[in-house]
Amino acid sequence: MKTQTSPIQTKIIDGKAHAARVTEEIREKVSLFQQHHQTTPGLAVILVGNDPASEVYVRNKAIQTHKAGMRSFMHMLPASTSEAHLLTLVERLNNDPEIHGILVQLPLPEGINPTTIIQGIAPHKDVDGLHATNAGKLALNLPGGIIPCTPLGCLLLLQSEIESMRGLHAVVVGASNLVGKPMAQLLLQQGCTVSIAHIDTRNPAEIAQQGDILVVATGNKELVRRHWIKPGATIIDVGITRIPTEDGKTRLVGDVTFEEALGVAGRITPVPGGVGPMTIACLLRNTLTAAELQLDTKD
Ligand SMILES: Nc1nc(=O)c2c([nH]1)NC[C@@H]1CN(c3ccc(C(=O)N[C@@H](CCC(=O)O)C(=O)O)cc3)C=[N+]21
Ligand SMILES: [Mg+2]
Repeated sequence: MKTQTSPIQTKIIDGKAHAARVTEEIREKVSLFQQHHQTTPGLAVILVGNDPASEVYVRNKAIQTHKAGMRSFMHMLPASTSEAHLLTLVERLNNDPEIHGILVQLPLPEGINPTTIIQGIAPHKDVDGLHATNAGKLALNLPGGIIPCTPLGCLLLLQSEIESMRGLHAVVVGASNLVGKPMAQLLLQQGCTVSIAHIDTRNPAEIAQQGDILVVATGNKELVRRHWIKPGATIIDVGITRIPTEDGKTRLVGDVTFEEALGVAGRITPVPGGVGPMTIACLLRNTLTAAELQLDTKD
């Protein structure tokens, strides 16, 4: 007798709705923070160069920051900006009491070493969580650190979908400092068995296929195909690539071939409307966290 496997009804995780809930939560906390400390949290965003996609993100960040009741300070610098000049701006913002969070939009133009700039941000203002102090606190599970926005957003989405991650096999595809590595640390803290597949991994599909949780952050559009997916897996798709369509317009796709995941995955985040909005919501959350940390450093 032939076994009949009925296709799974894949749940599409509504990142926009989750992000709206987080933003509302932050807005209320910001209001309380203002009442108690007579201070409004302020976020400085620095964009070097004029990449149109980056300009859209940065503007979107400013709008969301205002929505949460916080102040937003934009610094748009020309692509010709020198590393020394950028570092001077970062240092000025480090010492500015109105600024609680600093985000330097990546990637930076050639000729500016991103490590020099990121490690120049005061750790308690580093809302991207990329400073060695914050990365170290995450790895050691120490309090008082800031967790990178995208992995934090992915964690919140997973926590809202999965009661307990203890003992689950989580596979992270991509090992960047911004997403893959901190994501793996967070999943480890949740009690997952964690595998990281990366550019040199020999058979990434075989590794990915073991994941009860599959987080994909490679920037490689539609890398993950149907056979990479364990039936019933929860997929978090961090990738976002704009591709041209036949009618001369563009559309966004993730690192997962979405149509192929339907019917196999248990749940999946869409692109757009999945991880992206949560990243911005968590940036707001980190800005409030940073403002709270700065109160502690004053006492
Ligand atoms: N220092 C730094 N920190 C970052 O966190 C950072 C960065 N640099 N450089 C660029 C990437 C990219 N990124 C996104 C944030 C939100 C959406 C987002 O809101 N996406 C919408 C779609 C937006 C659209 O329509 O283009 C969505 O997925 O629904 C996307 C991408 C943060 N990044
Ligand atoms: Mg981020």
